[in-house]
Amino acid sequence: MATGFSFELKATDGKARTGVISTPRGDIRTPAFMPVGTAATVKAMLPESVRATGADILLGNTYHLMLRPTAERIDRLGGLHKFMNWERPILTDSGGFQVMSLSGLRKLTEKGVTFKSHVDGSRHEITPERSMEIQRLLGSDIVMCFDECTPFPATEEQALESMRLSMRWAQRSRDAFGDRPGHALFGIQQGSTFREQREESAEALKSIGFDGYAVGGLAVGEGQEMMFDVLDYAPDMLPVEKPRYLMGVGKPDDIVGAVKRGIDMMDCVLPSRSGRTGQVFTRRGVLNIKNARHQDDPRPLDEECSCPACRNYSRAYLHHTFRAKEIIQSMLLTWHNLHYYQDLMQGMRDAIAAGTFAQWEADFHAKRAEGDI
Ligand SMILES: Nc1cc(N)c2c(=O)[nH][nH]c(=O)c2c1
Repeated sequence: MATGFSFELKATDGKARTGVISTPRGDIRTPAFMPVGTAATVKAMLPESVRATGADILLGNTYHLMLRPTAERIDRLGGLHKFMNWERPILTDSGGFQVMSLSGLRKLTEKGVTFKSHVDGSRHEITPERSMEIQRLLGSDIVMCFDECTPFPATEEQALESMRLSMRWAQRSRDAFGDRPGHALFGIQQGSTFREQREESAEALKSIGFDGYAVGGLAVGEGQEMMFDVLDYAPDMLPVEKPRYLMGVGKPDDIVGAVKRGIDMMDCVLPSRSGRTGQVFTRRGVLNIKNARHQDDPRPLDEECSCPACRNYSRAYLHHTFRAKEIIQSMLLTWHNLHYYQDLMQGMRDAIAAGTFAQWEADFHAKRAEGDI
C-alpha cells in the first residue's frame, strides 16, 4: 500500500468484510458507497450535506473535468478538493469509461483514445499517461488505471483482446503514476464473464502491484444474475489484504449482493440521479413520488429514516414540489436517497462486525417483500 495509505480489515462474516481505509485526508469505512460528483459537484447537494449523509469519500469524473473546466485550471486553483470544497478523500475514475460512453467520433488505438468533446466538439486524446497526469492535476487521493471497459456482450476473443489491452495500459498507468506518497493507484480487473480471463487479468494486475483492485466490466448490461455469477469468484482472485472496488454499482440489492461476495467499495449515480427524477429508495423498496397516490399522504418517505426530507416533510409535499418542478424537490430527494444508501452501508458494516450479516440480509429482503410503500 502506498505510503500514507493503509487498509485494515476489522471483521469478516462469510465473504463479507468490514474495515477502514486510512488516507491522509481521512478514513473510509468499508464497505463504502461513493456518491458521484461528476462535474465537481454531487448534483443538488452542498458538500456539507453529502458529508451529513455519512459519505466518507466521493467520486470525481476525469472525462467531464478534463473538458470543463480542465484539469489544468483546477490545478491552478488549488486542486479539486479546494475547488469543490470537499476536503475528505476523492477517488477519480480514469476517463476511459466515459470517453467510450459519452464522447463522439472516438478512435481507439494501442496508444489510447482520441475523441470529440460532447461539450464543444473539440478534439482530445486520452492515454494512460495523460489520464495519470489529469488525475494528478486534480489532486485525487485514489487514482484509477486507464482501461477499456469491455462492452457486454463480448465474444471470448473480443473480451480477451480487450482485457489484454487494459493490462498493457495498467502497466503504463503504473509507470506514469510513479511514486506519490499519500496517493493510491488502483488497478482494474477485466475479463468480462470468462473465468479464465478474470484469472489472467488478476494475475497480471498483481504482478504489476496496486494499492487497491477494482472489478471492472460489470454493470454494463449483463444483469444482476450474471453479475453475481462473476462476483462469486472474481473478487477472490484479488489480494485479500487490499480494497476491492466494484465500479458503477448499483441498486440497493446489487450492493448487498456485492458486499456479500467480498466487495469493499462501490459507486453509482443511481441514488443522486433518481432523486432528480422522483425515484425514491426506501427500506420497503422503491417508489416514485410523482405518482398521484402520494398527493394526500402525510407520512414521511421512510418511517425509519432520519434525513431532513423524512424528518420535516410529507410525501404530499414532496409530490407537490415534484409536480411543481420546484428545485427543493431535487435537493430533498437526492439527500434522502444518498442518506438511505449510507444507512444501508452502515447497517452492513455493523452486521458484519457483529457476525449477523446473514440475518441482516434476510431482514433486508423481507422488508422489501412486505411492500406497502
Ligand atoms: N461499470 C463500470 C463503470 C466504470 N466507471 C468503469 C470504469 O471506469 N473503468 N472500467 C470499467 O470496467 C468500468 C465499469
